[in-house]
Amino acid sequence: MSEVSQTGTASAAPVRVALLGGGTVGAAVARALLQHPDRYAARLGAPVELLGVAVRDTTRVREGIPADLLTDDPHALAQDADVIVELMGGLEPAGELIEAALRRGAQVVSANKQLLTRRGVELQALAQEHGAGLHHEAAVMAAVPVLAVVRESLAGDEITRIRGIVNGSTNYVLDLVAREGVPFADAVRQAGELGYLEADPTEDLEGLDAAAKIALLARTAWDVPAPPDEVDVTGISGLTDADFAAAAEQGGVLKLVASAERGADGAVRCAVRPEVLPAEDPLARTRGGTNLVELDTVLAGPVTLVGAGAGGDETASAVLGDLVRAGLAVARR
Ligand SMILES: NC(=O)C1=CN([C@@H]2O[C@H](COP(=O)(O)OP(=O)(O)OC[C@H]3O[C@@H](n4cnc5c(N)ncnc54)[C@H](O)[C@@H]3O)[C@@H](O)[C@H]2O)C=CC1
Ligand SMILES: N[C@@H](CC=O)C(=O)O
Repeated sequence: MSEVSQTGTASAAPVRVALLGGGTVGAAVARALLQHPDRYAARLGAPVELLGVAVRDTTRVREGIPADLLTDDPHALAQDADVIVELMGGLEPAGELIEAALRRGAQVVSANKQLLTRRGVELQALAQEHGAGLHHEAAVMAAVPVLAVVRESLAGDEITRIRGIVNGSTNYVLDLVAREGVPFADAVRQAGELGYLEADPTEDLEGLDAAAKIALLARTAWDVPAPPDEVDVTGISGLTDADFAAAAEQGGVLKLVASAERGADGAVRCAVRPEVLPAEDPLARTRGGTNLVELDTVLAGPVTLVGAGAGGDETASAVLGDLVRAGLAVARR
């Protein structure tokens, strides 16, 4: 039987959360949970208990996170949690940790687009089979709730085409080089300092991160396999000063554009490539780490979503939204 706490929130058994990863995004999630316990208790109707934060280096000081919460053993941390929040990145050990959690009926939140685009269908099936949950809004366009809109809000409509800027770091780099004349390598370094780049920055620069995201969007929109390896990808690492100069001469703007379209034959084609866009195109006006996506639909016409596409706090917003959904599923049991 739950009691009413001082904050007026019904206090029930705590929702036990294991945070796997304490880097750019994980640290922002931990800080939010530790600094605003009443906010999450009120939304869940139960307190959140942060069991620990798994990191590679437990000796590094992480602002706002008590050292005694840090562990370098994600498997031990995850085994008794009601919710695991996977923010480590990479295919393994993230994959085996998520799989084990789903098999025992736990709720899982992940922002790991590379893993989800490769194993998302299998992992969702596993979640369903075991009465578990797999939530991954932050995996595409970080703070912008595009998966929820495609999956839920537009479920009664038909999406015909998706086109957008879905990678924050490369947009930041292209913007800085084109508008401020910053050398390409310096712009990449700055994107890293802002926490926008993947642990392996070639994922961003070679277009692989954007490819994973457009594949996830296509799968969500059309319920097709959309393997990331079938996306036609060109990144931005091959762009030269001459390419930027040529774009400016035409009055255009270089952008890394991701697109997905379903043809009359039902086949879905996804592409990621640099394009010179006319200055008045909404994608051309998308600045810094911002992402923008246009969803063309049969009934609603064009629907545009825009917002922060990378960064610790920005991505934490989407992760925490999923954590509330996951926590509610636990609290309802
Ligand atoms: N940084 C961003 O703007 C966004 C990141 N994401 C995704 O969120 C996830 C996390 O990204 P970031 O926080 O930027 O990465 P990060 O590299 O800053 O942090 C990764 C964390 O995981 C820990 N870790 C990795 N492998 C480990 C292991 N085997 N054992 C223990 N700890 C381990 C690291 O020590 C570190 O604390 C990735 O999947 C990324 O693609 C998604 C949207 C935006
Ligand atoms: N590296 C990614 C981070 C968010 O997904 C990006 O630059 O968009």
